[in-house]
Amino acid sequence: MAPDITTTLANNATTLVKQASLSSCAYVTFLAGDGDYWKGVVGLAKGLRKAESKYPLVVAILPDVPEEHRKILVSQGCIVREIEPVHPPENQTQFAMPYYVINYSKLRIWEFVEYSKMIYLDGDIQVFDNIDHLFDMPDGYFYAVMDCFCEKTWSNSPQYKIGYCQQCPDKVQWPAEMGPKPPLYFNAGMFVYEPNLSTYHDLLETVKVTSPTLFAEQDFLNMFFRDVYKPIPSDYNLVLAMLWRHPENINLDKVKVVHYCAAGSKPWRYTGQEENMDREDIKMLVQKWWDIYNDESLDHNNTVVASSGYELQPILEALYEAVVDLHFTAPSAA
Ligand SMILES: O=c1ccn([C@@H]2O[C@H](COP(=O)(O)OP(=O)(O)O)[C@@H](O)[C@H]2O)c(=O)[nH]1
Ligand SMILES: OC[C@H]1O[C@H](O[C@@H]2[C@@H](O)[C@H](O)[C@@H](O)[C@H](O)[C@@H]2O)[C@H](O)[C@@H](O)[C@H]1O
Ligand SMILES: [Mn+2]
Repeated sequence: MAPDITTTLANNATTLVKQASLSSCAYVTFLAGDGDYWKGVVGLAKGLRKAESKYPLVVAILPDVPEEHRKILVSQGCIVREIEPVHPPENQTQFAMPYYVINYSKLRIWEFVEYSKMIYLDGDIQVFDNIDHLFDMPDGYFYAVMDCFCEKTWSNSPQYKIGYCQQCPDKVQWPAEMGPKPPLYFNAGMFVYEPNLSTYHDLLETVKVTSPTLFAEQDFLNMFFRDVYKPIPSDYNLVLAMLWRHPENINLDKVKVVHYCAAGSKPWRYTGQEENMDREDIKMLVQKWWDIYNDESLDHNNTVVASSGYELQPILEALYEAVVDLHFTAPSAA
């Protein structure tokens, strides 16, 4: 028999108070449009639950995300936060992918200062092992995994044109006549950062005067955090192309986080037709994603809303906000 509403409210309130007390940390992802990326976010929410993460998943959504998708995310225990888009300055740049222009809106997550540290994860990422320990890394740095320049998406870049990749810097040396070797460059699908209003302000002001380039906000973030960027192992963001471009750098048994960013690899759209998509390791990783997505035992436990008819979520959100306010405004104990 489903627990009565008071018990459920008490249980959920306890969870929320725990989350609020832990709430200085959270995971955050980004959702835009009325397409099918919401499936990626649901998969991510369930994957974090399966990995027994202690922290909530915040979803920064653009206004164009339909109510139906928002409800699904809330039913999966996500904390949904609507953000305004961030547009780059008018430009003639051809982004590597036209839709990259919406990715500048990711910058709004620096405004989430009720959290002292967050881990950003793209919606096309899955967390297969607990990575909560990344929140314990020293403050003051920007942690992310180094990207690879070998895919066709990089074909308009100087690195690609000369066959240079930071994943194998000795294979093709960076020619002196092309100036200094580029600084280490991270993939912006996953990073550990500290929300901060003055950083947020600087980011938005700098975007206004920075001409967009091939990889949109990823290039911008690499430029902005160049002096505090600290690489972390590929185990924390396996950019799939590494499997065929730099297999010597990857040990799949150690990989904790998989980033389905190669063309044709989004699990919820997977057909196996695109280049490299018929590889056994790709099929295995796509299946692993579906196993979590389809696992009903990983669904969030507030399904009681449907059966009881109570609008539990608004009560819990109000309670959560109250506890967070308390946590941040109560005079510290003498
Ligand atoms: O139509 C879209 C396109 C992108 N995204 C979000 O923006 C992120 C970055 O885009 P994507 O992962 O497709 O870029 P990639 O890593 O494949 O270059 C996605 O993971 C989603 O979180 C979205 O919500 N809707
Ligand atoms: O807006 C620019 C995007 O740039 C990055 O994606 C790229 C990058 O990973 C390349 O190395 C791959 O070749 C390519 O397929 C992939 O799309 C980020 O993952 C994404 O979150 C977002 O910042
Ligand atoms: Mn991605």
